[in-house]
Amino acid sequence: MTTIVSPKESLSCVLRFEGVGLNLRNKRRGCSFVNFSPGYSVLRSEVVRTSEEKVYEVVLKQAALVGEEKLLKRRSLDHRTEDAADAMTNPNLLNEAYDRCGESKESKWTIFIALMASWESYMEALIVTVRSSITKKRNKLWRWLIMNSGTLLMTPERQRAIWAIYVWCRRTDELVDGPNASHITPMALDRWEQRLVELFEGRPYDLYDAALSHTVSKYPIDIQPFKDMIDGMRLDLKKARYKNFDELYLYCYYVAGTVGLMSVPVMGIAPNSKASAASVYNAALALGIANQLTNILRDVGEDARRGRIYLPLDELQRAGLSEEDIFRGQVTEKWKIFMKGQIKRARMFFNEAEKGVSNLNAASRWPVWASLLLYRQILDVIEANDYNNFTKRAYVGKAKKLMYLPMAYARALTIPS
Ligand SMILES: CC(C)=CCC/C(C)=C/CC/C(C)=C/CC/C(C)=C/[C@@H]1[C@@H](COP(=O)(O)OP(=O)(O)O)[C@]1(C)CC/C=C(\C)CC/C=C(\C)CCC=C(C)C
Repeated sequence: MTTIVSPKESLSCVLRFEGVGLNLRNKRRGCSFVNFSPGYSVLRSEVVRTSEEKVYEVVLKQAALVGEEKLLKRRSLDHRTEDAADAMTNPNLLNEAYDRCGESKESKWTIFIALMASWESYMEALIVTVRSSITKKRNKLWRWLIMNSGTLLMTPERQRAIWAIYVWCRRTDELVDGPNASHITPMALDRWEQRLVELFEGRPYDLYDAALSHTVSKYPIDIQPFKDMIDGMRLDLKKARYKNFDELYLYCYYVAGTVGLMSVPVMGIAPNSKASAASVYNAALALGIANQLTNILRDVGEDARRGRIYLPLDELQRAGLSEEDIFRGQVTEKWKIFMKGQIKRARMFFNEAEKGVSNLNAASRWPVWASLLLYRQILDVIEANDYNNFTKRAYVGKAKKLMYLPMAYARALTIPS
């Protein structure tokens, strides 16, 4: 076993169990650490910086912005579309910009938004959900949950800020995963990044950008996680294999951990929380990573059919599996053992995330708990499907999802530790 010491504030350290291929994040207790040097790890006397450490620097930078309200005020006379420029000065247009972000939700979920508006209508929602789950095929309830009931209790300002972030993330993701993905070049991503820089400087390109431009001027949100998400899309254009978990971790940070870092400044940290901002951001990062790892495990078959494998190749190899095994898609004993290890790791990230939720502002906890509990369920379903994630999509039924809402609500009442 090799021990790597990371400079985390929590004094956590990463244990790499080479035989199992798992990275376990434990408290210092129990770690026989080799050396300690801020920002670096020492692995067999050779200095290496793990992805986790690089990402943690971003976490610390974001956490340091909490309470700093001076990021704002990036204005310029230059503009791209008249509407977008006007939105920066005209409150009506700005409202329209935010409304447009809100409208981008999938219409099939709107019924739930209305029904979930109060506890009294909960049972009604349940009945409609059960009924519709019988008649409709695959759904994206979780997205609805995050984006609708998810923001139900937040102040309208925070809700719309989350919407603006969501829409930017979705548009970014669609560049490489949407209908025009085959036409996307690295240059297009460069232009998208340039547009991002400009919206952070108060020069939005369109109304969606105007909403985000306003959001980033109101909350202590840094541009780095947004740039990093675009880097994740760049990676997706050129990379279809991940040598080890370190590479995969970085990818997960880019495409999902960043979402956590973007959201916390809007959700806010509870005023009575004793936790450091860094630990809350770290939990947010962990939730993004956990969600993405879960997403990957759910979509193994689907990704393989696109020629992609988002699994650590070295761990596959140690489990006696090859790329061909993934493309063949047969659930063997080796596959089950491999999957058990992957699921265990994803759950560890969920556990890490749990530590931070009760330190968020009270109004933001319910949606976050809900998304955590629901997304984590997918892992249970993969197990229930006897690890067949090649041809069976792990799917959490709507009724079950709705039943988790009160549980999430109860957890949201927990006071910050
Ligand atoms: C209330 C709440 C949870 C708010 C977050 C809302 C938000 C801004 C979401 C953006 C999601 C998005 C569109 C990301 C783009 C990249 C992407 C697609 C990532 C994958 C999501 C899965 O989406 P889906 O199931 O639709 O997948 P397919 O497109 O079908 O493949 C991801 C797996 C990432 C999702 C990651 C998060 C939502 C981060 C959650 C973390 C927080 C909100 C921080 C919480 C704070 C603490 C302290 C724990």
